[in-house]
This record gives sequence, structure tokens and C-alpha cells, in this order.
Amino acid sequence: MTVLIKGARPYGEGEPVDIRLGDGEILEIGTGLADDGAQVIDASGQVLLPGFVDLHTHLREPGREDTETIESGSAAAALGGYTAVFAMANTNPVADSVVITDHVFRRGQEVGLVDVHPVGAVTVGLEGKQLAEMGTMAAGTAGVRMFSDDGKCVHDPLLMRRALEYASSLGVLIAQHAEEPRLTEGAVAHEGATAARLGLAGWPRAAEESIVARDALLARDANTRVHICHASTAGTVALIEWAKAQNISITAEVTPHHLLLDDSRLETYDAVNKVNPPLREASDVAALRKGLADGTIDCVATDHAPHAEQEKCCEFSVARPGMLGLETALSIVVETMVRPGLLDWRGVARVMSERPAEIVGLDDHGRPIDVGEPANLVLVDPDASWTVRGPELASLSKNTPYESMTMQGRVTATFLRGRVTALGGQVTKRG
Ligand SMILES: NC(=O)N[C@@H](CC(=O)O)C(=O)O
Ligand SMILES: [Zn+2]
Ligand SMILES: [Zn+2]
Repeated sequence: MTVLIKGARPYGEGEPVDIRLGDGEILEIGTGLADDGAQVIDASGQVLLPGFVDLHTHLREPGREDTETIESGSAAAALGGYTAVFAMANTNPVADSVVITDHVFRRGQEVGLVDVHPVGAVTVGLEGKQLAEMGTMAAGTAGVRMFSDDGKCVHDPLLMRRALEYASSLGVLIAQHAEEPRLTEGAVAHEGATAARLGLAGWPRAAEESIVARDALLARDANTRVHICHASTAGTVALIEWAKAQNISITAEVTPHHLLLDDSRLETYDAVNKVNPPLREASDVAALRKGLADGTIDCVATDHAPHAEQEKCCEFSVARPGMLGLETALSIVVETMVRPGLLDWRGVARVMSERPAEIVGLDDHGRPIDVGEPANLVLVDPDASWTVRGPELASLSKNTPYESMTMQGRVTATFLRGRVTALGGQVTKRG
């Protein structure tokens, strides 16, 4: 079965072309290509990009299948234009052994809507005390290539140093949830005027920035790489700029919500706005956008964090932190980066596909749109507008901060190795 995409503009550039997909690859690019019994997809007016790669997704399986499963999360990913996602290790049981990481990988393959790559834990049980068997996880079927205690910071500097050295010898990446825990005890919101007025315990920028600075120096001395999860402050952008200027091998991601929202959202005390790191101030949002545009921040990662209704519809201080992200990410990037002229479609391909694939060394994603390349692709309608409705999302949870917001720019189709995984807002299961 081949697929023929008709009249799309790769990277939103040049005249529309037809693209034929088959055998998992891009077979032909030209004009007026014959149908030849292919599944034809009318893509007039649409932009063709390499499929998105999410370095930061919480799929909640094993342990919290009431809030998300690998299957429901894969559907959300495909609908959001993703062809590969990295599933964080803070499951129950924690993904700190090859049994769990290989299970997550295999289940992702069975579902077949997106490549699910498990992230292994850095420390046993995410307890920050003893390194997990990263080598065994890396050598398993899943070939784990990224490790993180996300949700928790690897805060012991000696343990972080050892983790970086161990990761370096294995050729894998450590992704740090930068949060000095002594500075965030009891914290539920960004430390600033809003939290003070609302009586919410504050999480200072320094809790993030002190770990970013420390880990940059540890990576320098270990002569290895480190990746910073969900950068949220202007100071983090400045520190990463500094570190990169010293040739330190550091990369960073920003979430769609930190590109769009600030702590003025907390006024209602609606815990849908509670997230780690917290929503910051407008000046941080501006610095994150600028940093993403100029390459200081490498990529966008969703930090898709599903939570049950009872964990969100409760008092702000006890609610779980986290927001849905997979199905809305592209639209938020359009709103915050494309429409203001900070990124063109080439830039979107860079921050949502090419850079994340490079950072983890995925060689079949984030590839150029050329004949012979893997057909991992996404079609975006830049003019389509849609209104976000939690209950209509494929995720099992409904904790979207964008409820009832109308957005411009929408994913219309996703292709994984030439197969349609999502089309017109519906996922297509393997036949
Ligand atoms: N981002 C969040 O607020 N929550 C994440 C954990 C995390 O990314 O730190 C979760 O697992 O729910
Ligand atoms: Zn985190
Ligand atoms: Zn996370």
C-alpha cells in the first residue's frame, strides 16, 4: 500500500508538490504524480514537515492506567503530529530496570501509532541514592538512550557527577529536572508578586538556575553532555547561552505552556494551571521565546503530564502538578513562535523534530524531506482553526490548560514509516 500526498509544501516553501510514500520511505517527489491505487491525501494549502519528536512525555503505564496508557498516549501523540516520543521513568513501578523499559518499548511497538522510547531512571526508585543499571537498560531491546529522574532532581552533586560519567561511557544522555529541593519545600507556584498575593508558597527561579549552572559545570568537567528538562526562567536561558559559549555540551527544552502562559493564570486558583516548574512571569516567557528562536534553547518538549480529575479538581496546594501537551503542542508553537514571526516552518521543523532527534541520536526521525528518507512526516494546515475541548482529546485525562481556547494551525495527518497514523483528527489503527 502506498500513500500519495497531493499538493503539499515541504517546510511551507516553494510550489506545492506531490509526495509518494511506500516501503517506509519517501519514494517520489514531483508534480502531477499518478494515483496508481495509492491512498490519496489532499494536502492543498498544507505544510509538510518531518514528524515531531517529543523528548518529554508521561504515559503513566505501568501504574496509573486510569490517567493514561501507552495506547491512549500514543493516540494523543499521533494526533499531535508526533512520530517518536520519550516516555518518562516516573511510573509505578519506576522504569529503573530493563524489565520495565523493554515492556514500555514493546507495548509501544504493539500499539504502533508512534515510536515509544522509554526513558530509564538515573537512580533506583528515583530516590536519588544509588545509580540504576543504566548499562543493562541501554543494552536491552529498547536500547534506552536517555535517562532521567524527571519529577525529581538528581540533586546530590556527587551522584550527578557519577551519573554523567557513567552516561558518557555508555554514550547515553542524562536529562535533568533542575530543581534544588531544599529551595522548593512546600512550593506550589512561582515565587513572585502573584503567589504572594494569592498566599501560595513560592518556588524561586534560583531553585532551577542553581542546578542548571551546577550541572553545566559538572558536564564540563566530565567532558560529557547534559540535557535540561523544561527550562522555565530567563536566567536559565542566560546560563545556557553562557555554557554553550564555553563549548560545554548542554542542550535544553522548553514546554509549549511555558511559551504561552504566565503566573497571572493562577488568579482563579484553578489547579489545571499547577505545573512543575511553575508558570513564571511575562518576562520569562519572552526570554524563552527568544531563546528558542535563536537556538539557545534547542527544542520544544511537551512534558505531557496527564492527571485524574480528582487530582486536579481540588485545593491548589494539594493538586498534582502537570498539564496535557501532546495534542496542542503544534498549535501553541504556531501561536507563540510562528505568528509573531519568531520561527518560520523550517524553524518549527528544527525545534520540534530535527534537534530533538539529534539530541537523542534517533537517526530515522527528524530527517530531510527527500527521496529515500524514512517517511516519518506530519501535515499541518496553517489556516485551520479549532477549539480545544478536553473531553474530545484522545488522552484519558482532561487536564488541559487550553480548554475552550481557539487556536490557529492544526495537525491534519501523521505518517509513521509511510503509514497513516492520524488523519483528520482520527487515529488509524494498524489494519
Ligand atoms: N511537570 C509536572 O508538573 N509533572 C510531571 C513531572 C515533571 O515533569 O516534573 C508529572 O509526572 O506529572
Ligand atoms: Zn520535570
Ligand atoms: Zn515531566
